[in-house]
Amino acid sequence: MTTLFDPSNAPEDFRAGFVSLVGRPNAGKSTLTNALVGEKVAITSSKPQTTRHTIRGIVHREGFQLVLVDTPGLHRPRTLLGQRLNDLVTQTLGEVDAVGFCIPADEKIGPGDRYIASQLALLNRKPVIALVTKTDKVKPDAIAAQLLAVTALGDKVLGPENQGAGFAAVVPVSAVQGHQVEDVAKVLSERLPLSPPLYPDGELTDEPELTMVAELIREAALEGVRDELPHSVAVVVDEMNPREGRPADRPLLDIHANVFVERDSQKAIIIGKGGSRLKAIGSQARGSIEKLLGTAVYLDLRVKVAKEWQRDPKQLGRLGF
Ligand SMILES: Nc1nc2c(ncn2[C@@H]2O[C@H](COP(=O)(O)OP(=O)(O)OP(=O)(O)O)[C@@H](O)[C@H]2O)c(=O)[nH]1
Repeated sequence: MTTLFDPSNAPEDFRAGFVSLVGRPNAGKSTLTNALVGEKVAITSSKPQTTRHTIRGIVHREGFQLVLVDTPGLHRPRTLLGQRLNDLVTQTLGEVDAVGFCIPADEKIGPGDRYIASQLALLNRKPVIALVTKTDKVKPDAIAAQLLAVTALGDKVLGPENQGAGFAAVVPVSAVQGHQVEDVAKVLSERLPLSPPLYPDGELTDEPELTMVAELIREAALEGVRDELPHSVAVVVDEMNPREGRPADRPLLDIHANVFVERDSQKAIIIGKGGSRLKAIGSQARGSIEKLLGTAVYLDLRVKVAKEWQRDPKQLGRLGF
């Protein structure tokens, strides 16, 4: 059995919160996210404060938990739509605890970087940590020069003129070589509030999500037939895995679940004429799961008869009752 998530066990000095990595296209945000999160792909739960953001990954460490939230690219707006999008971005950024601003070590600071910095300056002194990425691509003296240039950018754009104090820190990192990745995590974590973890740790994440996903499918299956099938429907999620080979910004979650009923007649009700009802259940459940998890979902539903499962304690246990 997995242990249930119990945030009250966390030490008093534990820190947890939300961080967004920003930077112009190609700055290394995704690569750094993956390096920070490791193999684990985050599956998010229905925390009310996060439902508006897509969670890219959760960084679990001994004394802190960083929840990396997605922000659509910050671009220099050329159109009104661009401006609206940017307003959305600044709104999202307004809600995170800290921002990691990625600037590549191997490219000169450009108008794109300056524009993003100017947007960050509007965030009311939110801590912004500059991350000088891809340090493996240049020689040490070039890294040093870029650190100075980035610091100067922070002092100028986020400095006293804008009631700020520059970047909260400037950290060089190579996500590809895994160099200083932990320093990035640590420096970001220092800007998070004292808080117990917001999500269960790694392997343990599945339990609450599986239960919630099963419940959403059960809800959809009972829609309209609640009176006919009062307590005869149970749902078990067999598998829930991110599909491999998907682009990082378009993840897809494969979910395989079984809908158990007691009798063949009930199975027929669930499936409906020519499978029409099962199709409707699937699409309704998929919609609510996608909303809950903030990611696209492929849902595979099977209907099975588990004869008299309500009376069989072994079956009941297997079905999670
Ligand atoms: N050598 C090296 N290359 C890196 C590093 N980090 C990222 N890259 C490369 O830089 C390119 C862009 O990296 P991404 O992580 O996709 O950048 P991004 O900021 O997420 O890009 P967008 O999705 O366009 O905003 C890719 O080809 C990466 O392989 C690094 O630490 N070292």
